[in-house]
Amino acid sequence: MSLFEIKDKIDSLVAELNQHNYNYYQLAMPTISDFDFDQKLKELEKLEQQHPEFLRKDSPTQKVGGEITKTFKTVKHKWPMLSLGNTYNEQDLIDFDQRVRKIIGDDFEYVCELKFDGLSMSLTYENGDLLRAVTRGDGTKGDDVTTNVKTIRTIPHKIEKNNPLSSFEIRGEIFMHKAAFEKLNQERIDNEEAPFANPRNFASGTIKMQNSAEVSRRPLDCYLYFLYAEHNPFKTHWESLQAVKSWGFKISEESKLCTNINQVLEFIKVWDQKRFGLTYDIDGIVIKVNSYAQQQELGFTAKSPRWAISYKFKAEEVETVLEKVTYQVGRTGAVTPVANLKPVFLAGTTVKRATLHNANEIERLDLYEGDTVVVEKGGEIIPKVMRVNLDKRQTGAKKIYYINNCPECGTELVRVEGEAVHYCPNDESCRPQIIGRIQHFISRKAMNIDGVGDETIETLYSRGFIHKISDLYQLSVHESELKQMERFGEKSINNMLMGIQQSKQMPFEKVLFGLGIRYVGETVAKKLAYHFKNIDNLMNANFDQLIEAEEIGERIANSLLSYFSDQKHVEEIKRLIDEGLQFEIEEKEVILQSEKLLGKTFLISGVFEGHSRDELKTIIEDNGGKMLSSISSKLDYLVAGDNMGPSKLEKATKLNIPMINEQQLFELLGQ
Ligand SMILES: NC(=O)c1ccc[n+]([C@@H]2O[C@H](COP(=O)([O-])OP(=O)(O)OC[C@H]3O[C@@H](n4cnc5c(N)ncnc54)[C@H](O)[C@@H]3O)[C@@H](O)[C@H]2O)c1
Ligand SMILES: [Zn+2]
Repeated sequence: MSLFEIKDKIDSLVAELNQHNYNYYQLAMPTISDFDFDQKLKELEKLEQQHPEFLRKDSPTQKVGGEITKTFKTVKHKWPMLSLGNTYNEQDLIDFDQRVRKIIGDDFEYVCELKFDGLSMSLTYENGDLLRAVTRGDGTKGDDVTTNVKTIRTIPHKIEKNNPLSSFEIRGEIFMHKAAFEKLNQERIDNEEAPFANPRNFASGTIKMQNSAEVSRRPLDCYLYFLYAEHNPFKTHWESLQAVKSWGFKISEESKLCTNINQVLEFIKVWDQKRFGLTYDIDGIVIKVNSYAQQQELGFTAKSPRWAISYKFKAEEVETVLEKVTYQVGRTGAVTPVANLKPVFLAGTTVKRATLHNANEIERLDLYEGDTVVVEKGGEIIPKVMRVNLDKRQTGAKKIYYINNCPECGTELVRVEGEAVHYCPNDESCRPQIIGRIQHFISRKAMNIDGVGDETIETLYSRGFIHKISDLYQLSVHESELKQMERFGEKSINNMLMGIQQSKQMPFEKVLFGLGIRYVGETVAKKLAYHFKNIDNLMNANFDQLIEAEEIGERIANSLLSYFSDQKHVEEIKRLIDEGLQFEIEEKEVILQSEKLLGKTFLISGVFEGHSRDELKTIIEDNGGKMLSSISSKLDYLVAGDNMGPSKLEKATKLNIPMINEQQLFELLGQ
């Protein structure tokens, strides 16, 4: 390579890797495997070493990968939060051991730990209280995510036992167990939201959410693995781990003290197999020199400690042939491309299909017909096409483009600006949309109608009995015709009609979810029902009123507005109302629990640790208090949580309105 070429190569690697860092840390949606990322990073490192004159300040070799965001308060780390050097092979570990020996001699120990695949978190405690939780960020500064972290049950808010330190920082990894991930991800898929590729991405996406109530719905866990203090009373890492355990922190029971590199290699070998039996993902093993004094002797590079290294397990991937790309039309009209693959065995199962997500992904992969592709199981769960093996591309093969028209009904597809997904706008007569909508309506999580299954819906549609949800409630008119049909026994028809009849009792929130409005998932439907009480209020709400409701952001509000602006939808709702379905929440007869707040007015703003805003509202009303919807001189108390809007704060201060927190509200109630 000429010098020009080398400089170009360095520039392009820097740009490419910085983009991957952004995808990985900010968007939690990586588009390349860790292994490939690390290979490219090593290539860049090598070029920079040979040509330090081309080293750039913004090179990913010079800084820790993450970034800070503007949505949280930025906090400077007292001790920088670094990355770890990593390797995928044993020889590098033996070399690491040699380097360590050269500096500190032969008398030392290693601690081997599992490398939890989550995101690192710094927790600061003062006088036993959890003061703040901060992400790694860019290594120097991070995001203050205390409110979110406080929802994690395994992180103590208060240390009461045996703690000799008035102030300390403890670091660990926040992660999500595989079972919780699968359940929540399935919910996203059911709601036609983009699923997360693996638990790590789900955990890091969750910690950066603005809404702590939603965070608390997503169970996260945490293992601690570093203690920092001004005057650390412990001599070794191992000793400090045992101590923090006795203070009530969760540490991994799998860590092991080793006296030589062979024991380390043995530990790795064992866990390369055993890892599949864990309830959470690990992506490798971390090896740390045990003694603090020896750690100090070894010191740091710009990016990582010299006294530690991580051995990473390679994600399982395999090559296979792309047979064709097909397209699935979902109930909301979202058109998802699917890679149909020559069946291949990967990480315990046979893989035949992999999602290609959307048009951008097809573009990124640059797929050609008959390509040989590399498939990886991210977090051992959803297979993903990582890249094409260009060496095996057939000459004359045609490039694959995302389609322009609906594969089912031929309508031209549309794409909302700024969104990745294409939709078929023909919601009235596109077969999979109609069937999908009715199937969604009867599904277990929505109306849970007994006696009707997905296949029945398809048959009823094909026979012309149903075309829209409300037709279900007219089915009894065709009872005798239905009973003539093959495969439908009299008993099953009776069961079906009875199930449909009974569904009229299902609560408003289920009906609302069942309608299948885009982005209105189970939880959102519940919040909307609770907030607006009935369909009229919801249909008449404008944008500002919609986003007032808990958890309702711009995207959902716009989707609701566009849904209700369609006359067809309004008419269908009318028909369902006429059939007797529930379109308002059952107002419980108000029996006050106490009159402690009688005559007092309240407004709630911000996010709270222990309760959602709606829960606090119920508590206030149950005790005789009245809710106001804006700040005025009539307001007695502003119940203020975290992240309260600055304009509210300013207004309340100006009017001299007393502000109370969650705890003080309960004090008013004498609790
Ligand atoms: N695929 C992509 O697009 C992409 C992009 C950027 C980074 N990455 C991956 O991320 C890696 C860089 O991430 P990184 O800087 O977080 O480094 P890393 O994941 O290789 O290692 C450092 C991290 O390990 C974690 N960790 C887990 N268990 C630990 C334990 N017992 N002790 C100490 N630390 C523990 C900590 O969070 C620590 O910050 C890269 O090597 C690459 O594989 C991938
Ligand atoms: Zn269509």
